[in-house]
Amino acid sequence: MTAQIINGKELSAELKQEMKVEVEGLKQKGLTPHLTVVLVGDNPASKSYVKGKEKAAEITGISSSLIELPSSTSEDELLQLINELNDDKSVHGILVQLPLPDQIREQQVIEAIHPDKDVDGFHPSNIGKMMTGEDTFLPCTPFGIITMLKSKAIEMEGKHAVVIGRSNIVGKPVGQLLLNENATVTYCHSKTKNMKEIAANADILIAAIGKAHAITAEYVKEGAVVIDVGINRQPDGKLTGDVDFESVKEIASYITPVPKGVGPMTITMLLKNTIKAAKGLSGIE
Ligand SMILES: NC(=O)C1=CN([C@@H]2O[C@H](COP(=O)(O)OP(=O)(O)OC[C@H]3O[C@@H](n4cnc5c(N)ncnc54)[C@H](OP(=O)(O)O)[C@@H]3O)[C@@H](O)[C@H]2O)C=CC1
Ligand SMILES: Nc1nc(=O)c2c([nH]1)NC[C@@H]1CN(c3ccc(C(=O)N[C@@H](CCC(=O)O)C(=O)O)cc3)C=[N+]21
Repeated sequence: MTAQIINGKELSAELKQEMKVEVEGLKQKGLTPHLTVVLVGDNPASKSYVKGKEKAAEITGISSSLIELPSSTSEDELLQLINELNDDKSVHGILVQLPLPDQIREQQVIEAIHPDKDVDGFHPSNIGKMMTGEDTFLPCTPFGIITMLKSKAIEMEGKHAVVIGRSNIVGKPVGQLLLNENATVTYCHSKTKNMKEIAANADILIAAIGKAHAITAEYVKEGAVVIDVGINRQPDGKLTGDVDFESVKEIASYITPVPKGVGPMTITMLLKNTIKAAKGLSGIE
């Protein structure tokens, strides 16, 4: 079998066109969704993602602003800024780019963002709502993955989904969303024993580890759906995923590439959440 590729870049382009129409409608009612991105320090990868977010916002007509702070910024200074953005009626979504410099505790910052402006879906109150299945901001990468699966009408109910990785921003929430879709979910992580056997039993395999080409064909069952979340910068400057695309595409039924896979969908879901925040805060539909 040669896998069908789920192209996240193309799907994102379609979704952005739909959002553009919705944003035009909101603008006519006097509402322009606004996203504020906060970038602390000068991590080159972060800078490149932030650029991607600004470009995508522009395409949909969402307005965005970037606040850049030096890497020496203290936690108090950042918390003060977040308080101001929480109170600023013209700001609907707040995103603080992670990772943050060592002197700033990430969890303090995440919890300072008002849950109604938390377009990343990282605030504990929104995570709690996701777990109980209430309407809330879903974390962008997991939300993007579920949207990709649904775009191909891939059945999740009753399927064995194996998630490799358990970070708060990707692994844990993607497993929760798959559970909400009635999949049977297994998590693997660095302490997991016989990961190969577990992975090779998956109908849907999600790789979110951060290790280039770690998931080879031996980890994949014939006909499985393989979602590659990894973004690894190679010495030659190219991006590659956690999945060994060339060998795995021969046995999977569906596979996502890197680049042009989950990455663009993450940004698109961020814009979707920004529109949701703007509507929620303004009461305009
Ligand atoms: N496409 C996108 O939009 C996004 C892509 N990413 C990319 O996804 C990848 C994962 O990101 P993130 O979740 O933030 O990363 P983290 O480093 O926070 O988490 C990695 C997870 O993988 C587990 N792990 C590491 N090595 C192994 C191994 N050899 N076998 C099994 N499990 C392992 C870790 O286990 P343990 O918990 O035991 O340490 C941990 O749970 C990265 O490449 C990142 O760049 C991230 C966000 C968005
Ligand atoms: N608060 C916060 N929210 C995040 O959502 C967040 C974050 N911090 N920190 C870092 C990770 C990573 N992340 C990506 C976004 C887009 C691409 C993306 O668009 N990738 C393109 C390639 C881009 C390129 O060429 O550099 C692709 O895969 O095709 C990748 C990764 C969001 N993250």
